[in-house]
Amino acid sequence: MARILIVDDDAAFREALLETVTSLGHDAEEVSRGAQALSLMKQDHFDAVLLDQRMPGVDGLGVLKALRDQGGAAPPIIMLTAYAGADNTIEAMRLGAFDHLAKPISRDAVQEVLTRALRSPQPSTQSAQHLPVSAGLAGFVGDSPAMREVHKRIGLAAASTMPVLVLGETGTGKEMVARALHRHSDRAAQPFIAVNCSAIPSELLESELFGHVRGAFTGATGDRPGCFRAADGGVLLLDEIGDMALETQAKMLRVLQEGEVTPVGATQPVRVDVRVVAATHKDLPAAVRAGQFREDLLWRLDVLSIHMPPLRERTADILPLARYFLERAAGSGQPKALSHEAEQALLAHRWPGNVRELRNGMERCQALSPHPVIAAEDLQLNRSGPGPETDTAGPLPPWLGGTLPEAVSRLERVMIQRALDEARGNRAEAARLLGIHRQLLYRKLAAYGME
Ligand SMILES: Nc1ncnc2c1ncn2[C@@H]1O[C@H](COP(=O)(O)OP(=O)(O)OP(=O)(O)O)[C@@H](O)[C@H]1O
Repeated sequence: MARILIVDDDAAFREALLETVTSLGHDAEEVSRGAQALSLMKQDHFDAVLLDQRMPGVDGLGVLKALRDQGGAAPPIIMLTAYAGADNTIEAMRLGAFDHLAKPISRDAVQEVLTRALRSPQPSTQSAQHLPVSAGLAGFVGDSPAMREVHKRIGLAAASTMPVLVLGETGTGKEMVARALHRHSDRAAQPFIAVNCSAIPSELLESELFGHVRGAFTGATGDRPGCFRAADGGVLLLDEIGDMALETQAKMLRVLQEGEVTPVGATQPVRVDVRVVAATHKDLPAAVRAGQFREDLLWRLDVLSIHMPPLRERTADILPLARYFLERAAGSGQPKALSHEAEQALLAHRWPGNVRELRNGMERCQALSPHPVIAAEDLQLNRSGPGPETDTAGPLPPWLGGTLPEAVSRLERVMIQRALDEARGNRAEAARLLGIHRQLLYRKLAAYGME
């Protein structure tokens, strides 16, 4: 028999929980306010706490923070909420909650979580004083069970300083995870830098990462700090790390071990304090077996891993994401609605390109579909690639209607907007992604009133 504290301002819910906990053979105490819980926990010992998140006065997160600030051992705290979102889940786990459950909660779920909590109590003595209140995570959409687990892992990772490895197919949201981790960590006020290791030729990657000194190689006309020093104090995302050359991997390993970088052409290393998040869609153990990835680097990186499930394995997220992307693409205008058939088609699709594919499809529909309600055929989900676009035998899809210049300008606007989003507003990068000169992009932005 364990002693359990129940904290909830909803009397009916509290009573029901009390009954469940008692029927499971435990001794339970109940209070309705966070402040009462804190003072009771000072006087009395509890083996676990079931804590509501939203309460008047000191809320659930407030209780967690106060316990951290007091220091000393705290019992495992299970947060309960009717409003489970990415933000509060990550924040609760970061502050040391044992688990975060969405209401309503079945008797089985209470039993299961208490069994786990009582088996492995997690007294945490870490002080939260250095942890700032994190910024909101607008845009992290989806609360399927699989994504709830991801939010919890992000929260756990945000509370530590170890490297994080984010695994998952292309377009599942690995970079979003890295950004969420940064925003919820105590490095939120410091830089977040992302490098795509597969997009940069390997001979340039070392200079990009570690910097170089003037004259290090032909064309090195000045010193360059490199991404590690640019991210000093903050977080560095090494995207597609599975594509990094073996030689660069050896240098990466040294940086992680020593906490210092040696710029190309320099003799003296420079100390850096960078939290590394590595991401890849590759099977790294298989790459190790094939001799393409260093085993010791994998060991260093794979301390805390977060697996992003493919979209087809979290169908509950598909429609909320689709509506979100339509709204975002509509800006201040009216977002298009999805017909029932379109919704069914979205749910049945395999999504090889995951969330990115869904985003691109919704942006295209919002911009190009001629109807206020999107029909299943507007989605063009049976297209596997650019091939069928060139099929001239059938009738033209509606968005190709009108004159050729009209259709071309619709397409240009969508592609330019997508490149700008991808480049986070950096026009030079957007021009590079589009494969056109920067000057030409500026002219098009002006012509389309997209400045
Ligand atoms: N849960 C989500 N909510 C809202 N937008 C999302 C979500 N997941 C992914 N996205 C969006 O989908 C696109 C792809 O996400 P992201 O770049 O993070 O994927 P990735 O796994 O890093 O892709 P790659 O492997 O190709 O680098 C981005 O525009 C991102 O904003």
